[in-house]
Formats: sequence, C-alpha cells, structure tokens
Amino acid sequence: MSNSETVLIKGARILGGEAADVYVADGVIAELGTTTTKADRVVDADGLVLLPGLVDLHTHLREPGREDAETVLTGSRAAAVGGYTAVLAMANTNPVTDTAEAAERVLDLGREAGLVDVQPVGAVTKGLGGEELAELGLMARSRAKVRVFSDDGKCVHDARVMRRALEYVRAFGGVVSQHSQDPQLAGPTACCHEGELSGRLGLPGWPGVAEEVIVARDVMLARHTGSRVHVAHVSTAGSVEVVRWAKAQGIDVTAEVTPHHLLLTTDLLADYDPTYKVNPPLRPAEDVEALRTALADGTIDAVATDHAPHARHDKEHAFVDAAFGMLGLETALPVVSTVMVEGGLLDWAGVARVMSERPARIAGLDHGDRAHGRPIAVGEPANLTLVDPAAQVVVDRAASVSLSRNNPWHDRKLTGSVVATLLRGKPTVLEGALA
Ligand SMILES: NC(=O)N[C@@H](CC(=O)O)C(=O)O
Ligand SMILES: [Zn+2]
Ligand SMILES: [Zn+2]
Repeated sequence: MSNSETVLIKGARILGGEAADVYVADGVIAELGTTTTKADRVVDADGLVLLPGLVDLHTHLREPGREDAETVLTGSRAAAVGGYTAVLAMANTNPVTDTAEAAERVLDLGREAGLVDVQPVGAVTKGLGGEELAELGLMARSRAKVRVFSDDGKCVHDARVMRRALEYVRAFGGVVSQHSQDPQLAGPTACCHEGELSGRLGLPGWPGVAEEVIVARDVMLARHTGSRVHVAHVSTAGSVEVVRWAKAQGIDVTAEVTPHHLLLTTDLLADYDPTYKVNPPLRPAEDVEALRTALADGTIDAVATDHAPHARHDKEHAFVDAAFGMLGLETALPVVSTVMVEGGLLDWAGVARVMSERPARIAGLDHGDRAHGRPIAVGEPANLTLVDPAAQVVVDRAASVSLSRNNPWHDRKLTGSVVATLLRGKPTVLEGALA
C-alpha cells in the first residue's frame, strides 16, 4: 500500500540534528534538504524531530481469540499513535500462530487494517506446548515470511527443544525470541519479584536468577548451534551481564528491554494494584539502572513494548489472580524520551537506533534498517515518525485507542510525544491523533 498524496514536512530536525525539508511522493522520500516543491499536504515541523518509523519487536494483538482485549485493527491504531510503522505480533493467541495459515491470517488482518505493517511471530512449539516443534519451515516459506519465533508467555524450557529450534531457524536466517523464565525456579503461583517487599506483602515471588539461568543457557546453545537467539524483555542486571559477556565472545545474541522495566520499580506493588502485575515482574532500582546503562551502551539492542492488553474482567482482580501484562504501544516513545533522552543517556539518533533500526534488523524487516545505515534518505520508503521532544504530556488511560485500559502510565507526566506517523508516505497519524 502506498499513497499518491504528496507530503512536505517542513524544517524537521533529522534524527535530532540539522533541520531539513522532507518531500514525500509515491510512498518514498523524494527530496531531502531545502525544497520549494508544492505538496498536497504541508506539515510544519519547526522544532520537531524526525525519526525512521518505529518498529516494535514485541506486541500482543490478541486476535484471534481475545478480541475483547484487542484486535489487529485496534492494536494497529495504538501502534500508529505511538509512532510505529511495524509491529511483530506475538504468537500466544487462540488459536496459537503455529502454522503457515495462522501466520498468513495475521498478516492479512494487518494489511486490512492498513495502519502499520503487522508481521506475525511464529510459535516455536505446537500450541506453545513446549514439546513438539511447530511448522517453522512452512511459516518461514509462507507469504508471511516468518523470521522471528517465540513461545512468549511461556519459556522454551526444554534445552533439547531449544537446541533443535535454534538449529532449524539457522537455515533461513531466523531467530528465536525467548521468554527467559525457568519454570521450576519461578514456580506456578509466583506473581512478582522475589525480595524483601514480596515477603512483606505476602506475595509469592520469583527471583532474577530464574531469568538469568535461561539467558545463560541460551547464549551457550546459540554458540553451540551457530544460531541466533534474542532475549525478550530483559529485566535484571544479571541478564545484562550475561548478554554483555556473550556479545564479547562473538555469540549471536540480541536483547530487548521494555519501557516499563526502564522506569517502574517493584515498590509500586505496595498497594496491590494489579495494573503493575507483569511478566517479567517489575524489579528493584539497581536492575532498572543496569538496564538503562546497557541500552545506552548497546548491550541491549532494542526497546520493545510487550504491549499486553487485558480485558477488565481478567485484570481487575486480587493481585494474585489478575492477568500479567500492561499496555505499551502509545507510551513507549514518551517513556524512552523521558528516561533516556532527558536523562542524558541517548540522543535522538540513539533512539532511532534502539526503536527502529536495530529492531528492524533483528526481525529481518525491510523497514527501518538500510544497508547504508541511513534510513532517512532519498529513495527510501517514507516510514517516518515526527516527534515533539519538548511536549509535556500527562497520560490519560481513557484517551487510549487500545481496547484495554491496563495502562501503568495513567496520570504520569512524560516529556516528548508523537505528532505524526507516515506509513510508506501515507499519514496514519497527524497532530497526535489518527489521521
Ligand atoms: N508480559 C506479560 O505480562 N504478559 C504477556 C505475556 C508475556 O510477554 O510473557 C501477555 O501475553 O499478556
Ligand atoms: Zn514474555
Ligand atoms: Zn510478551
């Protein structure tokens, strides 16, 4: 899908640097610099920052099966409003995305919605059962061209199954995105970070090491198989240490961190508010600090939302009974801007790296990542996100375009907001709202 309307973005700071005009025609960036070309639509971008369209490696869209919590259409709306032009849709739907047909169905629903490229993630094992490999090759060869495989929500805990999956995906340049959580160490009832606070609150917790042992095992399996592993939602300082070590050895490992693990800490659980119940759990400040440092120095490659919408009747329960997960698509850029840019840890080119370029490369998407490393250049597809770096926003969960309301950022003041999003030249968002 491209667009015949021409768009002129006037005076945007490209990746936060020099201001330039960007003229978009036939879905691509046709001119860059100073232009007098007339366009159908002019967007005044004075003081705004232009980024390549954001790419989310980790989104739960809930369709098929839980259309009361989110659909591909409503999730696509949330993604566009959040500045995304591509999202990877996790496989833990009902039915699970474990066949070529299921993957193509998600792809087609995304195309019908037409707001963002929806790229299905394939399950590693049939029905997320953890035992029998799913149709990895058929999914890879399908129209959906699946390259990322994950049992997310569950850990591929059997080392033999993980080994086979890594060997299999290597043949077509695929990657296994692992939800790193040892089921024995975490235990069936655990619902938060194990520590002093969980003891005081009387909540069963699980320790950081339940994540770290799987990350450590998987990087060794990646080394052994010569394959590629991606660590989903890294949440502890120990996991960061393992990834840092593995990268130094030349092991093919990448990692993502969520916006919530970059800012929210476990002490938010003191009021037993299930909005803050998430997997992996919110951790202590030392972990948050280590995650920020690792994202800034490239040990963690990407920010991924783990957007996990839940209907009220699944989330509004006593803490122990509530579903795990929180919304993320609409607030990711403001959180990263507040924590990392205002915090002096990343510049805007760095934000483009962790929210667009690296995620696109990890997923093998021809989207935010170009061989020459210049995603905003003449001739490139006009997947673009325009950001107001100075905007102060107070998040209002009622204003969300998601179907769900489990928003942990409600009432928080954040700096930076998405003003416009273009998908192959077509504005999906203008003036901060769906176009
Ligand atoms: N993050 C969560 O707490 N929940 C996710 C599953 C997952 O990402 O593991 C979900 O599907 O709801
Ligand atoms: Zn997960
Ligand atoms: Zn997830």
